[in-house]
Amino acid sequence: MTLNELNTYSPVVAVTVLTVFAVIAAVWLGRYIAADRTMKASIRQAVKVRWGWKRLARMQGLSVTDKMPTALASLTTDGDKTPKPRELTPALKVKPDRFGIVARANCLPKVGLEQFQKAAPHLADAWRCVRVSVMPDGPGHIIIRGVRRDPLITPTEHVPTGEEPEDLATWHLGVDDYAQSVTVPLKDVPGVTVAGLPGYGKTSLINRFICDCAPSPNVQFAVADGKVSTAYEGDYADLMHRLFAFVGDDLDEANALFKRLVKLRRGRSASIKDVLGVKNMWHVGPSEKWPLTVLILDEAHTYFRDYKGSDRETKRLAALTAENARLVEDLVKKGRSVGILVILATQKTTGDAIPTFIRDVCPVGLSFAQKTAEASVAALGEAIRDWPDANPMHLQDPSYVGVASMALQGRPGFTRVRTPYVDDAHAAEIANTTGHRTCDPQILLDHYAPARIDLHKDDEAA
Ligand SMILES: Nc1ncnc2c1ncn2[C@@H]1O[C@H](COP(=O)(O)OP(=O)(O)OP(=O)(O)O)[C@@H](O)[C@H]1O
Repeated sequence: MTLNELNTYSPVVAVTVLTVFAVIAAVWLGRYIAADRTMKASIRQAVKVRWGWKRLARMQGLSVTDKMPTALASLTTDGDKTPKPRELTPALKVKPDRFGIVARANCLPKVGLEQFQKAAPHLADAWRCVRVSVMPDGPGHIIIRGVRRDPLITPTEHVPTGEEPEDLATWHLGVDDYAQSVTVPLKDVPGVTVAGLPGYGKTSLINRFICDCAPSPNVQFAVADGKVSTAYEGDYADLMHRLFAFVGDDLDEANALFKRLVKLRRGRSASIKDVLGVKNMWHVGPSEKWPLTVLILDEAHTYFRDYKGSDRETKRLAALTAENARLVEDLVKKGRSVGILVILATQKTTGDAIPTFIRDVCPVGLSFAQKTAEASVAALGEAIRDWPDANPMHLQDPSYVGVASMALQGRPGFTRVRTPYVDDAHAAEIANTTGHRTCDPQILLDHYAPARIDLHKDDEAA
């Protein structure tokens, strides 16, 4: 191609390049105009981060000098001069989201995860973020999360979709301090404890779980709410249509419910192999004929209270609460493989509120705000003392209503989670529209495996 021919094509190339840039700019502008205020701020932040990156990276020591000239530099440099060394900075791709930005970078020799993590507080200052985290993103790559707004003190609301959840084995709790989604795998989990001072979001957390699962016929709920006396008062009144059983603070009624569920547990244990062909329900997952059965004990301490006194009625109540503890222990210790999950919510998880032989076998524990260090330890274990930042004692502020601390599988230490609020009206609507999914799991068991369980015989006989 001659120089003249090249000259003829250059306007076409220039127009094409300009058009491509104009289209990209128009798409970005369109996105910016369509975005709400929060998102607009994040888009502006992402642009600033990207534009200032080279300079900032050099100032933070996140660059390397490459003294070895490239082949092109060697060829184009005059013979008596040496090519200039190149200053390399990691390539950065930035995406905005509601809380700030997510940036992906590649590592360079001597600029890796460790160097980025060291620079994180300075990046946070330069990017006007409240927090910046750096995590590996596959070999040779890292992911940087910068949050402009603190996700923990930003209340969120969850509107249940009313659609069947794809996966019943995963409980979506909320977001962590970097606005990353936090989930708990429920597969093979027999018990969950939820602790926290009154009014900090225990019930709302459980509400969300019920509302999200309710559209599926593969899960059934029973509730014992120690805060109320009748089914039509209190936090679960709106959900009544979707519960196959409900009891209030009456100890006899609660005792009868726990016995009923232990009977179910034993019936399931005896027939699981015949009905499902496996010994562990989680190997095939919950189904309509063998639904995950969730027992929720709100204000759980009501049912385990230690009654002290020598009169007849007090002695009777003391015997009843002791039996309640044994029955719930049975469900937590032996219910996992047959698809029974127990969720215990209470203000304190000290031994006087939930017997330690029940609490200590629940592998998942969350705690909303706590008043004392002892209460935090009772809720989350001794290890919380080593992670003072995540101690739920520091969540005693109205801005932390709905924030819980918990240990998560695969993450060191403790994670603080902002759980969303579920409006009572939405919960009521879900319960009304999914009420037809409610079915007593005992009826299903009797149908698929006629029961031969005698509660007076011990387990081995079952
Ligand atoms: N996740 C949340 N985000 C924002 N506000 C919340 C959240 N959860 C609860 N709240 C607010 O706190 C109030 C009390 O919440 P909730 O009933 O869940 O607390 P609780 O810990 O169960 O209290 P109690 O022990 O008295 O039952 C709610 O009415 C709501 O106004």
